[in-house]
Amino acid sequence: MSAEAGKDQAVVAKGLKGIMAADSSICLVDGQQGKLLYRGYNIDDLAEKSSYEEVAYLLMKGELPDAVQLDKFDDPLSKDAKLLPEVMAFLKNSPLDVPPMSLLRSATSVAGLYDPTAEDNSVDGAYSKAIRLIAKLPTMVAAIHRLREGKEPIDPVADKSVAWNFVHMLKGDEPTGDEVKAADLILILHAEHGFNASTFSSRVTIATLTDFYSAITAAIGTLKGKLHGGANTAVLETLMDIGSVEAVEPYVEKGLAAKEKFMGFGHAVYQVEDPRAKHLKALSKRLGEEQGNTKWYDMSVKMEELVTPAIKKNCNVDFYSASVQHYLGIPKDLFTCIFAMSRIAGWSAHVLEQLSDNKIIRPKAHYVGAEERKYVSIGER
Ligand SMILES: CC(=O)SCCNC(=O)CCNC(=O)[C@H](O)C(C)(C)COP(=O)(O)OP(=O)(O)OC[C@H]1O[C@@H](n2cnc3c(N)ncnc32)[C@H](O)[C@@H]1OP(=O)(O)O
Ligand SMILES: O=C([O-])CC(=O)C(=O)O
Repeated sequence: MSAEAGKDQAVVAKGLKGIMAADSSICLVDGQQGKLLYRGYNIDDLAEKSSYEEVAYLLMKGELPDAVQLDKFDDPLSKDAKLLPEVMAFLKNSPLDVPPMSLLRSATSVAGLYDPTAEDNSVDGAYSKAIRLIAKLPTMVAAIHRLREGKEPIDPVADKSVAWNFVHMLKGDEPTGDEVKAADLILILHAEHGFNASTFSSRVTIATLTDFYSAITAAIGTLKGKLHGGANTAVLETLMDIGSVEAVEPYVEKGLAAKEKFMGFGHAVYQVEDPRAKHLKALSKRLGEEQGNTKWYDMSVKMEELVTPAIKKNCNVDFYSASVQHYLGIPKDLFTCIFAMSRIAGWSAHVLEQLSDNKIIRPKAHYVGAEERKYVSIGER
């Protein structure tokens, strides 16, 4: 028997939980202290003081940019944001009653078909493609939204920020300063998180030396699941099912009795509060108060008060991002696409890091199947 098939005394780390799979200098997720650093910078400082463009630069290049460097970096982010006609035509000809994440995944893959440099796997080649996709994903997400609403997609405007352009392309109106600030905060908070499932997926994919678009397509497909990025949509579905603050307690009691999973709670790494959650909680409160409708925030707070002590799990980034995005008028099944158009910065940084010191990623299965047995031909079975 081969080593893989052998019944050796293996210790299996189910889900690879706790296993360190590679060195990485992009992000520290400290699960005990509830601390998150992008390239050494605390998420609290970045959330308060930086912009998504600065964060994307930091993740990809390792240092915060100065004003000149940022200007140079920003330029293609608005100029490359327009979709190729072929990609727009693909979206216009696609069924629109499918999950928007499936459309985003497929449109990303189609973009690769029309990129003549798609197969250039040098670190520089991957960097250029990363910039193009960071620029284009928000345009794809906004186009998906508008097409589903029966409206014509809107082109990005040069020299505007990713957040400004996204809100503009989504809604069609001149965005307010508060809308842009809220969108920018969401983008900063979701941009990177170590070896989470989708990032790991992108690294496994690129490590075979396939193309950049394959790695990002794999990552988008992985983020879509409701145990990962898809949880934000599932949280709003839960809140809508519950319907009122008064109905939260009986809903939670029923869920606890049935041992159901509460979406937006628990985390593979954090044993304490997810450091991103408080920023989204504060934004949810502010948006609710500004709109004179704190129902979604109040329901979320009530749920957190009841669920966390009962299951001993804190809420994660997806929990308050649901009410925030709902207050911003974003339909619930678009939430995960917005996560993806932010996380593309983190995925890109990881793809570049993987390519710069590559090793194929190939863990071993602990074989628990049948012993070797004799083949019996079909007529004798
Ligand atoms: C951006 C992100 O991806 S953040 C995570 C988003 N996902 C969610 O919010 C979905 C709900 N949460 C979960 O499913 C999990 O907590 C995960 C997937 C995030 C982490 O999973 P794990 O690393 O296996 O967590 P952990 O080891 O703490 O789980 C152990 C047990 O705690 C319980 N548990 C964990 N989370 C929850 C929850 N949200 N509700 C109820 N029970 C839970 C379960 O019994 C779980 O065992 P099981 O997975 O076999 O059912
Ligand atoms: O790290 C994880 O497992 C999930 C997560 O919070 C993220 O990807 O932002």
